[in-house]
Amino acid sequence: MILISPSILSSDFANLAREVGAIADGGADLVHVDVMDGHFVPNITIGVPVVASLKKVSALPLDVHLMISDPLFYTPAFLKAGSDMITFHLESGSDVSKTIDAIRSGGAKAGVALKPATPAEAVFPYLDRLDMVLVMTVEPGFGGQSFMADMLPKIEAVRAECLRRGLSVDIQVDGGIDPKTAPLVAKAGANVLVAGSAVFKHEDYAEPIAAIRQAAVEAAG
Ligand SMILES: O=C(CO)[C@H](O)[C@H](O)COP(=O)(O)O
Ligand SMILES: [Co+2]
Repeated sequence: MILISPSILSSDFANLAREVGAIADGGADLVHVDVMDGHFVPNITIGVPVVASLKKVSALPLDVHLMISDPLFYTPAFLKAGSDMITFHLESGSDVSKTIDAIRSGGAKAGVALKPATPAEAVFPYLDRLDMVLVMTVEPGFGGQSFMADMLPKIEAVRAECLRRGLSVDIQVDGGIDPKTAPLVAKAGANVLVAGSAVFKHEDYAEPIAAIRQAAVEAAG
C-alpha cells in the first residue's frame, strides 16, 4: 500500500494547525515532521514542544524524522510528545539497536534513515526489528532539493533483501518526490512517499497528494 507523508518543512510555520488540517483533508496518510538540530545537519527546524503541539491538533499519525545527533538521548522526549513513528539516522552516532528498542518499547514504530552515501547493506543487520527504512533521496538538511536518481538501486536493494527474508518493512523515500519521481521510487520498491515542496507550493493540497499517489500506485502495479 502506498502512503503519502507530506513534509511540513515547506508549510506555513505560523499556521501549523491549519496546515496539518489541510493535508488531512487533502487525503494525506501521515504528517512528516523534520527535526533538525544544527549539528547533525546544518539547519535548525522543529523540536519537542512543536511535536507535542502538533499532536494535539493532528488527526493523522506523526511521522517524525530525526536529523539529530544522539537520537537515543532524545527518544523519550519525542515519545512523550506523541510521535507515532520515529526515524533516526544510522549515521547519527547512537547505538542503533538500543535506539530501535527504545522507540518500540515506547509504543512507536521505528525507522532507520540512510544518507545518500550510506549503502543499503548497512541497515540489513537491523531489518527484522524495523518497521521502516528511510532511503534519503537528497542530502538531509533542506527542503526543495533535486531528487537523486542514483538512489534507486539502493531502494531496490533494501526491498530485495526484505522480500528474500520475508519481512514486510515499509520503505520510505524523502527528498525531491513529486508526480514525476514518484513512479520511479514506487517501481523500485518504496511505499511511503514524503513530499514537502511538491505539496505545499500548491494552493489545493489535495491535488498534488492525489497526483503523487496515483503515479506511485500505477507504477507499483
Ligand atoms: O528530510 C527532509 C530534508 O532533509 C525533508 O523531509 C525533505 O527534503 C522534503 O522536502 P522536499 O519534498 O521539498 O524535498
Ligand atoms: Co524528512
